[in-house]
Amino acid sequence: MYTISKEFHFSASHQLHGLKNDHPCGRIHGHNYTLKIFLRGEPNKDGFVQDYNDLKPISDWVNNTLDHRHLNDVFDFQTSVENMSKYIFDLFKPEFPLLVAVEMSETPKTNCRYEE
Ligand SMILES: Nc1nc2c(c(=O)[nH]1)N=C([C@H](O)[C@H](O)COP(=O)(O)OP(=O)(O)OP(=O)(O)O)CN2
Ligand SMILES: [Zn+2]
Repeated sequence: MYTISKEFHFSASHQLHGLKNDHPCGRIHGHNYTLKIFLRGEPNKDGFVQDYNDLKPISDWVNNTLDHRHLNDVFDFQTSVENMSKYIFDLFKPEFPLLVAVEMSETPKTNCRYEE
C-alpha cells in the first residue's frame, strides 16, 4: 500500500476570536499557509496511486477561494488549522475517495493533521 501527497500554498489573513485579550492571534494577521493532501492506495496500470495532475480541482479551489483572502470571510467557523483541515477533508473526500488525510501549517514550526 502506498501513500502519496501533494502540497498547495496560499497566503491569507485571519483573526481568531474568543482568545484571551493579550493573545496575538486575536489581532488580524497573516500566514503563508501550506496545505498537504494525502491519498492512499495501490498503483494503477500507469504506476500511479492517483495522477497528481488529477488534483487540479484542489489547486483551483485553493487559488480561487483561499489565496489572498481574509479567511474569516470565507469560513463561518473559527479559522484554526484544526477546523479548516477537517472542512477541506470533508469537502474533497467525495471527489477523491483515496483521500486519507489533510495537513495544514501556518508556520514552518506548526502542523495539524486531520484524518478519518
Ligand atoms: N492548535 C492551534 N493553536 C493555534 C492556532 C491553531 O490554528 N491551532 N492558531 C494560532 C494563530 O493562528 C497563530 O497565528 C499561530 O500561532 P503561533 O505558532 O504561536 O505563532 P508564532 O509564529 O507567532 O509563534 P512563535 O512561537 O512566536 O514563532 C495560534 N495557536
Ligand atoms: Zn494565525
